[in-house]
Amino acid sequence: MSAGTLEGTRTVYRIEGLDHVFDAAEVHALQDIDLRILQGQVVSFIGPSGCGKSTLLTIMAGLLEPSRGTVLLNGEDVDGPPDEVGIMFQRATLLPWRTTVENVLLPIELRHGKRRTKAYRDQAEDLLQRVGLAGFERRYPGELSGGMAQRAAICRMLITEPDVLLLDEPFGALDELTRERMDLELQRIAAARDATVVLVTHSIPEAVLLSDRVYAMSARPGRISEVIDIDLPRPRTLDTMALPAFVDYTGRVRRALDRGHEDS
Ligand SMILES: Nc1ncnc2c1ncn2[C@@H]1O[C@H](COP(=O)(O)OP(=O)(O)OP(=O)(O)O)[C@@H](O)[C@H]1O
Repeated sequence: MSAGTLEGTRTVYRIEGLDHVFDAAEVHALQDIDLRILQGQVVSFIGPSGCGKSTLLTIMAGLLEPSRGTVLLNGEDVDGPPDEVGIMFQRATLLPWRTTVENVLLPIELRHGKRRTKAYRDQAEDLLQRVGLAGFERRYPGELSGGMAQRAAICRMLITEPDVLLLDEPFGALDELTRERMDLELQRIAAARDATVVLVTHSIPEAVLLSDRVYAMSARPGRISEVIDIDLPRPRTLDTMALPAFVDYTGRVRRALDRGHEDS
C-alpha cells in the first residue's frame, strides 16, 4: 500500500499518550508515543539499542501494561494478548522435543486443546510447504538451520490466521542473503492476507524495503522522533534496492536516526 492510498482505510492500532517506566529498574523506556496504524499497512520501528522498541511491541501484543496512555486495537482496549495478533521474536524458540509440524500446531493446542490440532494438521503442512519446508515436518528443531527454524516460526505465527503481525527483529540472526529472501517472503505473505505488519528492526534497508511508513525513534526514553513515509511501488524486489528513490529513503532514515541521537 502506498502512502497515497491510505485515506479512508480502517484504523487497526491507535496509541495515544503512551509512556512506560519499568518501576523496579527505574528505567523510563517510552515517552509520549502517539500513532495510528491502518489496515494493511506495513510499519517499522527503528532506533538505537535500548530505545524501547521491544517494549512498545510487547505492549501492543498485550503482554505488558503501559504506565500511562491508551492502546486500542480495532477500537478496543488491549488488556491481554488479542486473538487477531500474531507475534514473532528474533530467536525462533521452537520447542526442541516437538517436531516441526508439532511446533507449528502449538498455538492451536494452547488455544483449543490437543484434540483440535488434528483438524489443523493439513493447514500446518501446507504452510510449511509454502515456505519451502516440505519434507521437514517430522524433523526436530535441532535438525533445522537458523533460517529454516525462522520459517517454521513464521508458520507457527500464521496458523491462527492473525490479521496483525508483530515482528521483533524476526530475521536479525540470519545471514544477509537469507534475510533478504525472508523479507520478500514476508512481503508476499502479508500482501496475500492483507495483513497489517509492525516490524522492529535495526536494519535501515530492511525497514525501507518492507515498510509503508518508518518510525524513527530517539534514544531512551524512546520517543518517535520522525515519521518517514516510503512511497515505493509494490511488490518490492531486490531490484527495488538499486532504485535512486530507495537509496534516497535510506539516507533520510539514517539522517533521522542521527538527529534523534543528537537531540537525546
Ligand atoms: N523487564 C524489564 N525490566 C526493567 N527494564 C527493562 C525491562 N525490559 C526492558 N528494559 C529496559 O528498557 C529499555 C528499553 O528496552 P527494549 O528492549 O524495549 O529496547 P529495544 O529498543 O528493543 O532494544 P534493542 O534494540 O537492543 O533490542 C532498556 O533500557 C532496557 O534495559
